[in-house]
Amino acid sequence: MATQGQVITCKAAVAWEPNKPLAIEDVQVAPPQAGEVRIQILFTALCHTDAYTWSGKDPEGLFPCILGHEAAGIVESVGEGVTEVHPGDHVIPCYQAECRECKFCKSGKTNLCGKVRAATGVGVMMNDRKSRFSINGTPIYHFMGTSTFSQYTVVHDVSVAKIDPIAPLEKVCLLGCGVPTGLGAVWNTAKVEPGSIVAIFGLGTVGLAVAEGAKSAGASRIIGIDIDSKKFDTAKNFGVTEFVNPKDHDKPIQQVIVDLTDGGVDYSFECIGNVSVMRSALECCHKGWGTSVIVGVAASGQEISTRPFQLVTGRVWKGTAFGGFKSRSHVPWLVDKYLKKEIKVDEYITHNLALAQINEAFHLMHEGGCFRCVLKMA
Ligand SMILES: NC(=O)c1ccc[n+]([C@@H]2O[C@H](COP(=O)([O-])OP(=O)(O)OC[C@H]3O[C@@H](n4cnc5c(N)ncnc54)[C@H](O)[C@@H]3O)[C@@H](O)[C@H]2O)c1
Ligand SMILES: N[C@@H](CCC(=O)N[C@@H](CSCO)C(=O)NCC(=O)O)C(=O)O
Ligand SMILES: [Zn+2]
Ligand SMILES: [Zn+2]
Repeated sequence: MATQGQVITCKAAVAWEPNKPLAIEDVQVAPPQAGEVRIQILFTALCHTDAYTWSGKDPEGLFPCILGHEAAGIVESVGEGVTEVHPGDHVIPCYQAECRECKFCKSGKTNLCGKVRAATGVGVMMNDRKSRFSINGTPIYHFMGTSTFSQYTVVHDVSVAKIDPIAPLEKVCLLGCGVPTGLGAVWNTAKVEPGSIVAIFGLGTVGLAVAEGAKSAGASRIIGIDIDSKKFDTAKNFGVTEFVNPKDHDKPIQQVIVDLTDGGVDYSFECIGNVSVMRSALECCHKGWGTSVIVGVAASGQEISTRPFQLVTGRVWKGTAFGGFKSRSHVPWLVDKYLKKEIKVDEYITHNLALAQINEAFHLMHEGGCFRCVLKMA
């Protein structure tokens, strides 16, 4: 292949500083080193975690960087020792790696992987602790080990899921983050049983995917809570059976939900990233067994609190990263489920734009009518 072993110059959206509009730049992308894979990104979606890091509130946010972590593309070239993917393979980059060898991967207790996390947390590749991105010699940090707001990116081989090439990349890019997170929060983390009463705080893409997961798990009631009532119409199509807008009530929202459910819900999910809502989500759970799962990402310096009595009396507080899915094993499985029409994906996509319109796409994200916006990279 003509580009193999060469530096590729391509377009990428660079975050030079927190909150400053992203700039479309010509970026040099170095060839993959041992254990690395260079991917041509064809489609990427925007997730609220990108906006969070861009805002400057992420303690791991480093600038300048290339954000983006929900994408799909084609392997352009691989470094020495890479055996599981080859040029031409269709892939989804995974911010949660799966090496199958580390203490985490072998524990059978978590989907977190320890192999490359220390490097991805500081925006570099593990081999030489350097970035593969630069602009005229100035290094640009990686983000979450994925950096998909670039036409080409370099990732660790343990962070690449090979998928069925018949899958439409402009759709399945969503299986890189938001949709698996919501489905997995229900199926893997909470393990919702048939007949359960479920409350979902925040009806964005992640909350809708929680609803879809809860419906398929046989939940009897799925209560959606959002301060934007416009979300309710869409949420019905994902399985939400009842809606509550906290703004319509004088009582604390946890009391409203407890009153609606004869003592509280079996499972609640916080899909916003607001620590005071996390408390409400825990406290609306039923005494003795109710479990609350934190999905939302809260800013640096934010802390959760509740009376320990809430836990003493049997409520359980949990969290989930990527819905507990092991990325390289489960992403291809999720793609197959999509191809068999067993899970929704297309329905979360409300907007399609080009890479050059990325700042507009971020504006849209903050409007109620936008769930996922997919950017075409080339
Ligand atoms: N844990 C993970 O692995 C993981 C993965 C993906 C996303 N996330 C996080 O999940 C969260 C949700 O992501 P998203 O893309 O669905 O975001 P989103 O912004 O589309 O959805 C959030 C929803 O919450 C609603 N909301 C805001 N404040 C509220 C309040 N006080 N009470 C009730 N509703 C309120 C908004 O109206 C919106 O509908 C973000 O924090 C994101 O960073 C976590
Ligand atoms: N750097 C952030 C971490 C934020 C966070 O928790 N990220 C989630 C994924 S959000 C995807 O949209 C996650 O998977 N966490 C586990 C991990 O990062 O290994 C912060 O410090 O706030
Ligand atoms: Zn995300
Ligand atoms: Zn591992």
